[in-house]
Amino acid sequence: KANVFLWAGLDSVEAELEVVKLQIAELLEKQASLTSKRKQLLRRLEEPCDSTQPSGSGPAMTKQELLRYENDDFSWSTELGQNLKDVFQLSKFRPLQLKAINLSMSGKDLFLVMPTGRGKSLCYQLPAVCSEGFTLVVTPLVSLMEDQLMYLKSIDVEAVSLNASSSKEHAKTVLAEMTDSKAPFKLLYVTPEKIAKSKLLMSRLEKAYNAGRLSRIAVDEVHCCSQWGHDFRPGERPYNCTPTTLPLPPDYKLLGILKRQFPKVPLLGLTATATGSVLKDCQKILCVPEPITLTASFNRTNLYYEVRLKDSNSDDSVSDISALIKERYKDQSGIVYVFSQKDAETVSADLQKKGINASPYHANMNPEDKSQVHRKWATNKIQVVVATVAFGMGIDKADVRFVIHHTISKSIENYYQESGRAGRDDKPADCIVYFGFNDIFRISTMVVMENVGQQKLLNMVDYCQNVDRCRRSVIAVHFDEVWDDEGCNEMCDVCRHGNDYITVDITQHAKDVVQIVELAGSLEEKLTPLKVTEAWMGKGPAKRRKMIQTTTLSRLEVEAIITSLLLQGYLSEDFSFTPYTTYFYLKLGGKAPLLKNQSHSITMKMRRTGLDANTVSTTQQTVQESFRPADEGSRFFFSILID
Ligand SMILES: Nc1ncnc2c1ncn2[C@H]1C[C@H](O)[C@@H](COP(=O)(O)OP(=O)(O)OP(=O)(O)O)O1
Ligand SMILES: [Mg+2]
Ligand SMILES: [Zn+2]
Repeated sequence: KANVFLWAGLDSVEAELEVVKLQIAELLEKQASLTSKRKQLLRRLEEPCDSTQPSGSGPAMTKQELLRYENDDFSWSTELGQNLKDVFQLSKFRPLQLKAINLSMSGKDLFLVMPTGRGKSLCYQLPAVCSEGFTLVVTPLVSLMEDQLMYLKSIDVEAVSLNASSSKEHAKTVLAEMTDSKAPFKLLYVTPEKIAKSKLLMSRLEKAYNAGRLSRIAVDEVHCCSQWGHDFRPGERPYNCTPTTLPLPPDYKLLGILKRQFPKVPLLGLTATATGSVLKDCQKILCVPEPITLTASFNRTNLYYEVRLKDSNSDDSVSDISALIKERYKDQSGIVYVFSQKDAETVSADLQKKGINASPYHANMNPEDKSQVHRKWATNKIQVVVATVAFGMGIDKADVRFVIHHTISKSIENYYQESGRAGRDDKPADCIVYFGFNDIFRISTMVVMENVGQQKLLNMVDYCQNVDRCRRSVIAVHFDEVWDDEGCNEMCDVCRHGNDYITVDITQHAKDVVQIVELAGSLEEKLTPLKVTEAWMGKGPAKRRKMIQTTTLSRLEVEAIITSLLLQGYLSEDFSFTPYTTYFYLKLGGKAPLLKNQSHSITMKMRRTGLDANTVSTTQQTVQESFRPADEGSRFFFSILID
């Protein structure tokens, strides 16, 4: 008998130990996240120049000294401005372009890190046009080279290339012209192999250098120099297409010869993906003694980020979208991203019915129709494209004023890229995403096979659900950046409506939900998120209703709490495969046992106006209901912790 007693005691101690272990894990996780935050902030404080990222090393040029390079009182400034307008037909510089160009024109070696499509090429093309002699451009891909040559030809800038497919005659002419002071070309594009393998090219470069005709060296996609440049975790950056999909161009690591042979020629390394340690590596490989690193932030300050909630009971997001397009975006160009080809057809038809000039776009359309839609939209004959993510490549329309996501993206990186098609002209534009509970599981079953698919999706869900922090700062984490709330300028709904949020204690709710899932488990029953929602709202079989604690919270509130529990790890996903489809069930998460601990509490921040910001007046009531003190011993009391 005494033994039984001891066994029971042991069980209970073991259970408690399990809980303590979880608590320790939780605290360690928190410690890690805080430590990393502290590190990032300290790093920013110590930064000598104004990059927002860990720079490679560089001469300690102070912020003050660097500021000088934003001026336009250099001897070349007038010519720069003139050529920017006349040759490149651009009205003004983008952030960092002028500074980079002035530094390079001053003869400084420079690494320029800038997101894709922000205009790195101009930083060597324009100096090339304004300098004597020619600029040597090293590019990893012949196709990139050809694109640039075509573009330069269209604006009448002379440029030539040398690569494996160049004809003998062409190569001969180019090589001869390199030392000819009357040679017309301003840019010479080569692949790294040419530098590494062609002694003839090196000897001509040497001659050109001695004649003072080699004015600048640009190494595009400079991260290719470092093997670490290829070791990004998949998807760490949205535009790491080069590192993950291409083999390492091996000859990049031999490019150090350039700076060794031509030390007086300023070198400009360009990339969209490199971190501090990669740049340090590149610096060593390229033999650049003290480069200055300029890093443009991924922060798109002209974009307004907003999340709207889809009500599962009565999803009228399409009406909402059509109202936005007809009022706020009247006569303005935009994209509505949807989940599936079917959605593209139906949402587009719905918008057309409301008198909006919309067209669908998806992978299953024939190529002519696709390019016709693209063309008509690009020339403003169609106002809105209702598209799947197939609508992406080659979209470079400057005046997109809104990108609306009818369904959440599968990751923050995808969202950043898709929504980033708005406001390329640097004028204000809106990025709105409609966040629906059921969409989480639609996408989840789709990405279930991808390696870190679930985690990435949950990050996206967190972006939508979390009203604790500025939306930008949530995005920033994914680019290893820190964008503080001040940098937002109220250009996100959280910052703009900061006072409309309250933190509520959801511990008891969590216990109720966990009990429902636990009970199902003990009955060997699996519950989909919808079933859990219904059970908690008292819609299940009467027998079960008696065994659980149901709630009077609104549907949106119930969904928000379940989502939050999933994000925080009190619930987790449980997939089941049939030959035809994948099912998403909820099971207990790793943190569920913590709820057995009396002192454990969970909080969640939510909109004061209920969860539906779109209909303030009606939800005001809901909130009063749900936050009403528990007068008749109700267990559904949200205690307000912070006002
Ligand atoms: N100052 C500017 N004003 C307006 N448009 C500009 C400006 N500078 C560049 N652009 C345009 C030209 C191109 O259409 C577009 C992309 O430029 P580009 O130099 O090809 O990007 P990038 O080299 O930074 O991107 P990637 O990383 O993809 O190579 O930006
Ligand atoms: Mg480029
Ligand atoms: Zn913000």
